[in-house]
Amino acid sequence: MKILTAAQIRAADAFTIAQEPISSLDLMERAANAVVAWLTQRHGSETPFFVFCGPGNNGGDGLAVARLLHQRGYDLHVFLVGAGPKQSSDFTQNLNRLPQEIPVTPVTSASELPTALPQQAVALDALLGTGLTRALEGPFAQVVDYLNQQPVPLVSVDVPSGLFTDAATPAGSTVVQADITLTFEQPKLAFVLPSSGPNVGEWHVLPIGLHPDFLAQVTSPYQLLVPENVKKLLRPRAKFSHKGTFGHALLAGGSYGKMGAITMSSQAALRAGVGLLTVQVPQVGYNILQTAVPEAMVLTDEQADYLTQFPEDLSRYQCIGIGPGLGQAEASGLALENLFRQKLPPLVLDADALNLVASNRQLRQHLPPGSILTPHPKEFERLTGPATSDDHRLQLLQSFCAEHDCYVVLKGAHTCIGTPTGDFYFNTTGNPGMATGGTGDVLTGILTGLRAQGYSALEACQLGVYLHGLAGDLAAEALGEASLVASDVYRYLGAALKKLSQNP
Ligand SMILES: NC(=O)C1=CN([C@@H]2O[C@H](COP(=O)(O)OP(=O)(O)OC[C@H]3O[C@@H](n4cnc5c(N)ncnc54)[C@H](O)[C@@H]3O)[C@@H](O)[C@H]2O)[C@@H](O)CC1
Ligand SMILES: Nc1ncnc2c1ncn2[C@@H]1O[C@H](COP(=O)(O)OP(=O)(O)O)[C@@H](O)[C@H]1O
Ligand SMILES: [K+]
Repeated sequence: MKILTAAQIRAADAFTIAQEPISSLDLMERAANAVVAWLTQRHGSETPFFVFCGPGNNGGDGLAVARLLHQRGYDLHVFLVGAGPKQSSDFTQNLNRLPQEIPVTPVTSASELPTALPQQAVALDALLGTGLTRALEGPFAQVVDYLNQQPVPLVSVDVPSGLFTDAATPAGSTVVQADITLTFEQPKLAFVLPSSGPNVGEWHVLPIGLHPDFLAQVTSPYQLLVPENVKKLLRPRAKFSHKGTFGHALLAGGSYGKMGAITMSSQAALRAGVGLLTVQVPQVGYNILQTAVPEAMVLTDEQADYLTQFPEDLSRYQCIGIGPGLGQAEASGLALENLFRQKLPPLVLDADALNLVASNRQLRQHLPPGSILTPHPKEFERLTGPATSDDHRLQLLQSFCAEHDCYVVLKGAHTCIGTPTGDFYFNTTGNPGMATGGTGDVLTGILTGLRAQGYSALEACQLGVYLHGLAGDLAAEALGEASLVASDVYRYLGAALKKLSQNP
C-alpha cells in the first residue's frame, strides 16, 4: 500500500472529484460516513461525543460527523476553533447543515471550554488535518493542550492535529496525542516514524473511494507491507519437491556465552522452510547446537570460543547468514575480510557482523552487492554516522543502500526495508512484546532461510519481516506481550505462515 504525501492526497481528491465525478461536499460526506461507521461500531448511543472542529476541511469532516451521529441518536457538543473569514466552503456548508439542537461553542481560549469532559465521553479531534502549514499556537495550541489532558478517549480525524504528515514536526510543538486515528484512504508517513508515530495511537485506514486510477498510477518511494501484497510472494511447496528444492543455508556465529543467538537463528531458518541447514560455530558451540537443533548440521571452528574461519567450499550454500552471537574478536573480522574477497552466495549480515563492518573500512568498501543487512538503529548509526532526525535517518538509509547496492532492514516498531533503488517498505506487524533479547536473531534466521529457498533479496526482506512480526503477534495473542520471549517467535512462525497463506 502506497504512502502518499499531503500534496498527492490533494491531487487524488481533485482527480476523484473531476473523474468520478463527485462534488467535494459529497466526498466529505463519504469520509464522514466512514468515520461514523467506525465510531458507532465501537460506541453505543449512550456515549456523548465532543467534537472539536478547525476552519478547514478537517473541521468540515468533524461537522459532518456530528450531524450524522446526531441523526443516529447520539448526544453531541461541537466546539469551533479558528472559524472565520478563512473557513473552507465545505466547512461553511456543513456548519449550515448542522441541526439546531446540537450546541455549538466558538472557542478563542481554553477558558471557554468545560473544566473537564465527562468520563464516559469521546473527544473527536477535527481541528486540522493534512492542510497544516505551521506549528500550532494560540487557541489551537490551547485546545490541544486541553484535549491531551482529558480523561476520555481522543479520536483524531485523518491525522492528529498539529502533526505534519510528511515533514518533520518541529521539536517541542503542540500536537494531539491521539488514542485512535482514523485516516482516509492511505496511511501517512508520520504514522510509521519513531518520533511522530506515538502521537497517532492506534490507527485505522478508512477507504473513502478515491479514484483507483489515480492510486494505481501515483508513485511513492514509501510503501506499507500489507498482507494482500506480501501473500503474493509466498511460493507453495510442490508435491514432488525434496529437501534440495528448498536450498541449503549456512549460518555462522556464536561465541562463548552467546550460543543462544545462533541457536535461535538456526531454529528460525528451519521454521522458515529451508531444505538443509549447516551452522558454523566455535568449538564451544558443538554440543549446544547438536542438542538444541538436531535438524541442523554443525561445522566447528579451530578456535574454542569464537569464529576465525568460514567453510572452504561455499558453493553448496544458497545463502549465508552471519552475525548472531558472533562477538567482535579481531580474528573474526579478518575471517570476514577473507570471506568478502571470495565469490559468494547471497549474504545476510546482522549484529556483530555489522559492528565489524562498521569499524573496518576495508569490510565496508567490499560489502558484497545484494547483501541484506539487519541493523537496529544503534547498529545502523555505527555504519552511517548519527542521524539527527527521522527524516535524516531515511536519507542515510537511502544513500547507504544506493552506495553499497544492498538492502537494509532497519529494525523498530515499524521496521523499514531500504532498497538500492531508493524505495522504503514499512512493516505493519509486530508488537512491543518483541522488544526482548534475541528476536533480531530470529529475524536473521528467517531471512537466511527464505533467501536460501530462492526468494530474491527484496522478497525475502518483505516476507521475512512481515512474517517475523506476525509470528510475534500470534505469540502475544496466546501468551501476552510481557512474557513473550524470542523463541516464541520462531515457535509461532508456522502459524504465521499458515495465517498469511490463508489470508483472503
Ligand atoms: N481525500 C481526503 O483525504 C479527504 C480529506 N478530507 C479532509 O480534508 C483535510 C484537509 O483539509 P484542508 O486542506 O482544508 O486542511 P485542514 O483542514 O487541515 O486545515 C487547513 C486550514 O487551516 C489553516 N492552518 C494551517 N495550519 C494552521 C495552524 N498551525 N494554525 C491555524 N490554522 C492553520 C490553513 O490556512 C487552512 O485555512 C484532510 O485532513 C481531511 O480531514 C475530507 O474532507 C474528504 C476527503
Ligand atoms: N515495539 C516493537 N514493535 C514491533 N516490533 C518490535 C518492537 N520492538 C522490537 N521489535 C522487533 O524485534 C526485533 C529486535 O531486534 P534486535 O534489536 O536486533 O534484538 P536482538 O539483538 O536482541 O535480537 C526487531 O525485528 C524489531 O523490529
Ligand atoms: K485532526
